[in-house]
Amino acid sequence: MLDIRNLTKRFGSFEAVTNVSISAPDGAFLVLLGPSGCGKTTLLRMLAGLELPSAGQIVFDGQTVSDGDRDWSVDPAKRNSGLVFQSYALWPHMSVRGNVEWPLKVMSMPKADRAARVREVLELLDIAPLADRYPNEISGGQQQRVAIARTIAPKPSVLLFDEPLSNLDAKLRVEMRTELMRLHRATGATTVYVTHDQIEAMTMATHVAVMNEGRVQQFGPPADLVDHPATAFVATFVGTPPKNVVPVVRNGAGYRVGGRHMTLSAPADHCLAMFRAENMTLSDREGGMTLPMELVETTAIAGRTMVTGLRDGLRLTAIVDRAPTARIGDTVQFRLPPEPDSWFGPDGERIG
Ligand SMILES: Nc1ncnc2c1ncn2[C@@H]1O[C@H](COP(=O)(O)OP(=O)(O)OP(=O)(O)O)[C@@H](O)[C@H]1O
Repeated sequence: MLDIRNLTKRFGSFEAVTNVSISAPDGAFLVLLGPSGCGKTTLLRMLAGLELPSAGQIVFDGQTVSDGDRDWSVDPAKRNSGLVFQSYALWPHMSVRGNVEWPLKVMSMPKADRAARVREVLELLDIAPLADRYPNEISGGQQQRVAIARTIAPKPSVLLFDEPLSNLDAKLRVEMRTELMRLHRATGATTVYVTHDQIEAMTMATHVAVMNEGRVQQFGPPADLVDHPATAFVATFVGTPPKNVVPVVRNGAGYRVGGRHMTLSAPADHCLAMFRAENMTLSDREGGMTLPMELVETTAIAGRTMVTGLRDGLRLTAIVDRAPTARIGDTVQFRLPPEPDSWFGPDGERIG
């Protein structure tokens, strides 16, 4: 069990992580997902013991490993966790075998056991034929495999990954994603994985914590975040495509929506309406629930077409059966369904 309790991290007067509480069961694949600067790396560094919390506790398997309230933390090397960075940081003067063996030497594992364990992890990561090469003699993707092999060799009970795939090309990223999931099943280690890539999060995670400005916006299984986003931020950050969120403001007897007067029944004078892309349509005629938008993107997906329009900073995406005949730059009418899928307050919290 990984328990994060009321964790806060301040750098001077700036709060990078604010009162985060998360619990993940043994063997979970927990993804910390959020935009740049939201505090996910700081949270991961606290889990690794590289950063002392300002307040709150981190508990691995019932044992407190960091306590910000008591200014106390277990040394990074002694907390049974392993960290894989975005940069591989392999020892250049050591062979692949030497790199993977190094942490086992540090923990004084007997020589014969070391050799057996190195062989096992090299095979697990499919890099056994590279054992005698040096880091500058292998590709970036292979270096990342070596870095992962080196981290899992001592069998840490918690594995920590900081955007480990961000230096790889798109095809290799997808392959490594599958590999990491296989590795997770093979080792059973509780894994915490930081990324800003929501597709990566949604495909790999058993649990996702969506973060924004130092706070956890929502924590749960990926499907819950897509089906029941707790905040407008989560609605616009996860899912393919993300949901449409449109400001709605009272205007006489009706409401102003995307610069148009509409008759809706909104729960408050100022709120945000969420519409799923699959419930939006395109219309030949203006009027009712339509909004004129500049056509900015069309993409074929799985036999349907994803159409994106932009107007005065409002971006709408619809998934439709037939591709529009209009061209990029033309005005097209996006039709909203009569009722939104959800309502959020002006603060972004769900109200319906
Ligand atoms: N040592 C530090 N001193 C001062 N501020 C810091 C320090 N480390 C991080 N911060 C600030 O804390 C905030 C969160 O940083 P963090 O690296 O955790 O974000 P992130 O979500 O991982 O972003 P990215 O995806 O860009 O790495 C940022 O505003 C950052 O500038």
